Amino acid sequence: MDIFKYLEESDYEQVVFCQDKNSGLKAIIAIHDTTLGPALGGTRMWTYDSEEEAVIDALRLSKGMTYKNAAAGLNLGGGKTVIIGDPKKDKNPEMFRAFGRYIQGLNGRYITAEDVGTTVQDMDTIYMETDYVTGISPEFGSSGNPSPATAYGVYLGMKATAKEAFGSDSLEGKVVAVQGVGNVAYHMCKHLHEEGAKLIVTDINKEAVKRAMEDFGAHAVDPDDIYGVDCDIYAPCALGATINDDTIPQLKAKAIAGSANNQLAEDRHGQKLHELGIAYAPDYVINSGGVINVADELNGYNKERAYKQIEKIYESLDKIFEISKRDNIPAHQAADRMAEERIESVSKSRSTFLRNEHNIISRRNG
Ligand SMILES: NC(=O)C1=CN([C@@H]2O[C@H](COP(=O)(O)OP(=O)(O)OC[C@H]3O[C@@H](n4cnc5c(N)ncnc54)[C@H](O)[C@@H]3O)[C@@H](O)[C@H]2O)C=CC1
Ligand SMILES: CC(C)CC(=O)C(=O)O
Repeated sequence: MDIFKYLEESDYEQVVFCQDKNSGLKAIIAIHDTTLGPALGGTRMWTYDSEEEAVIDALRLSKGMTYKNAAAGLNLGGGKTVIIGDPKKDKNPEMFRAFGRYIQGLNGRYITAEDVGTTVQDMDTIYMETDYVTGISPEFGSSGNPSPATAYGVYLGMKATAKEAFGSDSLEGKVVAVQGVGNVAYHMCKHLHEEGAKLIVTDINKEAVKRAMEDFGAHAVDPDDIYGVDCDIYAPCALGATINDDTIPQLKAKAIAGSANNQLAEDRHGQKLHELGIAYAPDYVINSGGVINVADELNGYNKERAYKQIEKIYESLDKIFEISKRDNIPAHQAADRMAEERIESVSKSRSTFLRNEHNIISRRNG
């Protein structure tokens, strides 16, 4: 992999490789951009096929966080970590303590939280070593697991997307095909079920499927069959890149709204959805509820305040669909434009010299 060429293309700030032989920690912290503030983004633990695949995932996810945090109106930059390993077999407390020390070493440039494969308990372990961690237990005055907040945002965003696709934001009677019924999608399905939507679900984890069938009367299909099922809305809630050359021709849905990060395999797939008239809720906008919730901890967590901000996801998507129609551009491009304008306006503001203990004037005066 030509790493510096890759970093240069999207102007990444920093990549940190973290290794601890004792605990087996192999992690990559990627910081994409800190124009708006410290980089906040979760830690994913996953069994990657190669180290290169892990590095690329960390980089792509951290860039997504830059756009997510900017579009959500947060004064935070974008970063993300991946830990290489099987979260079911390879975890130990020493691993998360060692990782916490690496985060502390970044002195606040990166703040972490949960993602796929990590839990509140893991964040509590990191908290033993550093304050730069969110999504820790409510006992510490914190917001806990971000998944219900993410799910609430995805549910509201799905309503806004339904309004765009069907002319009404009611989900009653709508058939929603859900790919991956893990932490976020379980809570999302609860909202959908309560509103009277019909659920078709799939997951590689049979227990997760069983729970959705029992709790929400969901109908189950095999993982490869989810794209082609007869449905109104496709909700990708597992991993990324599921909107691609193979899957788009199979889709019967008129709307796509789900929690997964990096849903489009490539930007041109967003263009294709636009041409086909499929309403697509840009992933980093619709799934920003979790980061909004954990970011609120930085001001002393207040659930009511955080959830009010999550509710703005509906309006943001309204605005994105409006720009998309007005300028005849795909929704993901309209979202990118919104995020980039915010970052650019801050980066262009005057950078006045401020004295601090490290700079030349301070050293000179002792
Ligand atoms: N947890 C959160 O608050 C947030 C999560 N996200 C994103 O949402 C997605 C889901 O996150 P979580 O629910 O936290 O993760 P999770 O690990 O609890 O759920 C993912 C589910 O997808 C299933 N899965 C994996 N590959 C699959 C495949 N090929 N076909 C069908 N099912 C498959 C897994 O078995 C698991 O049940 C991820 O992309 C994550 O990055 C985004 C924002 C916040
Ligand atoms: C899980 C969130 C709290 C942060 C994050 O990493 C994300 O939104 O993808």
